[in-house]
Amino acid sequence: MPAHQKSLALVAHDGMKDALIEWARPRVAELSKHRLFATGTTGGRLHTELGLDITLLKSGPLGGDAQLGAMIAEERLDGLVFFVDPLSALPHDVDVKSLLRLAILYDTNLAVNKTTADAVLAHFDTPK
Ligand SMILES: O=C(CO)COP(=O)(O)O
Repeated sequence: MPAHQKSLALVAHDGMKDALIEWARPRVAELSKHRLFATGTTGGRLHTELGLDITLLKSGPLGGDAQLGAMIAEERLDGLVFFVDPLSALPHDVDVKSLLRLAILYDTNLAVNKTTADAVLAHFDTPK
């Protein structure tokens, strides 16, 4: 993996998937510099609609959030862009909470909306 390349996960709840796609659309070239992962449905759309090369995990409610949490705990994920739906209750809320808790615990670059997603990408681009 080139030194500047990061591993980045992209996830959005159903009510936020359009917002994630529209955020990602003008950033395809920038996103493509990184090693991308996504939960199943989110990643399927990012691949089909934007052509992003992306490793698909399970769908969030079927364990995809837990897979990402495990990657964070194993320090295999540099960043998480997670467009959480602030207006809907979710049956797998415990998984969502667990993923966010692990991202906080491991000091992972974490974005939950367009503005913070841009901040994570900009941070990845900043040479250390
Ligand atoms: O539910 C999710 C995150 O909690 C996202 O999963 P999908 O990308 O499979 O819809």
